[in-house]
Amino acid sequence: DPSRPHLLTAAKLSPMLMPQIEAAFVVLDRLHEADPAAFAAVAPQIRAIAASGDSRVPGDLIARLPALETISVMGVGYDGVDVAAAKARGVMVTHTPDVLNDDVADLALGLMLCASRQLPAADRWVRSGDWAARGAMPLARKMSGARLGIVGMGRIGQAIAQRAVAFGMDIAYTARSAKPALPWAFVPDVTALAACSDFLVLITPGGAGTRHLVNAEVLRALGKGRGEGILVNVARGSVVDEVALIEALEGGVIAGAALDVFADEPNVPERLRAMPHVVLAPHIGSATNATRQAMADLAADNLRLHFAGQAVRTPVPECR
Ligand SMILES: O=C(O)C(=O)[C@@H](O)[C@H](O)[C@H](O)CO
Repeated sequence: DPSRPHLLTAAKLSPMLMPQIEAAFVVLDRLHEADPAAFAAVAPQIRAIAASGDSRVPGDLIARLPALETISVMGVGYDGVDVAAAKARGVMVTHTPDVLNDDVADLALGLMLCASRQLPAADRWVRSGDWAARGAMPLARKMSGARLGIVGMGRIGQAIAQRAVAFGMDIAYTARSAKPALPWAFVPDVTALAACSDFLVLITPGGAGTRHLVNAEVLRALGKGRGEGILVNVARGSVVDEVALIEALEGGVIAGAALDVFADEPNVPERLRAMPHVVLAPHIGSATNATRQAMADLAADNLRLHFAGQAVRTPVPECR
């Protein structure tokens, strides 16, 4: 059907999104990787790209698509997309914010509880028979009433803070700028925030601007010289210097960590996997049926509206 635009997928996309785009587009599923020659032949006709939050859409790919009009990301993060190159070509980039705030914030609180109360280890303590054989588990750390430092105070950061209020936590945050309308203390830099926090939760965008924002110095501040502090990352692996984190954990500089994202997903360093007190999750921040369906519907909506000549629902901030 000549009226259906050609769309390239930049990654293996959700089964909740694929049928929606297959119904409206000629879908070229990762053709640029699968068959470069066939891709070169059809490239001049490609008008759209569909991507996930952690897939790559570099400038040189955009440059090879003269008819490209829009890039729809199924994810709130879009650090894999060269937005500057897209904008320079007048290509609209959209993402799927808001619909996943609750799930990512719920997971952040869950990871804080898992790390402080050692829930995965507790589960293992029972399953292994240690409870019967060795008695009670070592005591853990209290979370309620503790000091929470949030790095990134966007929609999800605020959802995390609202949940932490219910735990009676003392909340402070750092971000590119203070948000005077919020009732929580703004701390200008991440090292100072780490120094006054028991839990440091990362929820910033990825990309060059936040690369290795959490480094050995920040981890030392979080540890306070007493092996204190728990790091929680639900942002992007790139935000943390992962080697420095591993060394801080192995050296007892900080008390623990709970991680949903990593530097080279899905490859998680053996040294991290070898530490039983560290909580690990496979990038499941938004991984619920309800939320992924909402993300897929929004990503498909943005494409449909663009090709209907109407305003897209959720352009990335740079394309507003
Ligand atoms: O929204 C994001 O930025 C995410 O990281 C997750 O919600 C997605 O799971 C991931 O992008 C895969 O689509």
